[in-house]
Amino acid sequence: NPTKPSIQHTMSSHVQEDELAMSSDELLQAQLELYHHSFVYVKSMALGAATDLRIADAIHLRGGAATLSDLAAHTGIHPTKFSHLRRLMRVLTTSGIFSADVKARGDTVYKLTRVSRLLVGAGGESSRRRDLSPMVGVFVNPVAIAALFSIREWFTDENSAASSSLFEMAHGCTRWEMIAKDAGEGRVFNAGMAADSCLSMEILLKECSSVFGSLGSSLVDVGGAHGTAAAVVAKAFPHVKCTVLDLPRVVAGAPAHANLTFVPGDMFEYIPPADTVLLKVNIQPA
Ligand SMILES: C[S@@+](CC[C@H](N)C(=O)[O-])C[C@H]1O[C@@H](n2cnc3c(N)ncnc32)[C@H](O)[C@@H]1O
Repeated sequence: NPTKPSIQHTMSSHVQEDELAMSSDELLQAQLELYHHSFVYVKSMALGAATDLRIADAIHLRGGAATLSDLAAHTGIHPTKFSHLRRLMRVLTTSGIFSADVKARGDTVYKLTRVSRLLVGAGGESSRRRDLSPMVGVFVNPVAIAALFSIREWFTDENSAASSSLFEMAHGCTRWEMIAKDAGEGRVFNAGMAADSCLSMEILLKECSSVFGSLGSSLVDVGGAHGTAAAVVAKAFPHVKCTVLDLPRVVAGAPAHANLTFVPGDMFEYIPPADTVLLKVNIQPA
């Protein structure tokens, strides 16, 4: 009888309802958590905005402590947005990117944390070498984020080639092809990679010096972009002949380095021979 539910169907409905049962407290807590997860991108967007507005520089240039008025003056925000700057700083302080001290008169003073120390580009050479702001620009990037909206299609679409990446599915080209077409994207990406290499190589040389003792007399940095990592090796170990292999259009835009040889090419076709091969962050984005 099609109008009468089968015993099996009735039982499975009961089982499912039991599984979904929650008290009012649990429902409210679950709702809160769900909304929290849905809005988590606000933290990353706030970080992107703080990086673009150079808020870490504003704090650093004021001796490590700045009021909201200081930040407003430094960033040049429109006066009507003052209270919104306070809200932005609230997101950033609850995320641990900045810290906030409330003074006796009720003024809030913002300070750097270990995270935002890596967003300082103003001041001396040492802070500039650790400035990862350009890398935030690579991560919190409309092109990279837009690709993530295609996750469901990427998993389910029959027309999506098995080998194509999420990025290709979303944009119809690889990230490298997009960078080749769009000079602005290329600048953002290469600046990010250079910033990452400055910081990482400083730590590698300091903490893993034994690895560099056995480099031999030559090194090739495969996918070495503009040669930032290889330049650090060449400076620290002048006897090592350093070569950088990257795609022709990347090599064409690389600044001249006296101690580096650039080879344009495709790593899947040819890698210049060397005693040591360096592969740093050779990931396929998204
Ligand atoms: C994620 S970046 C890493 C850059 C650098 N190793 C670093 O850590 O800063 C990857 C690099 O690989 C290069 N690349 C991608 N495909 C390549 C290929 N087939 N042959 C050579 N280089 C390639 C890109 O142009 C880019 O510079």
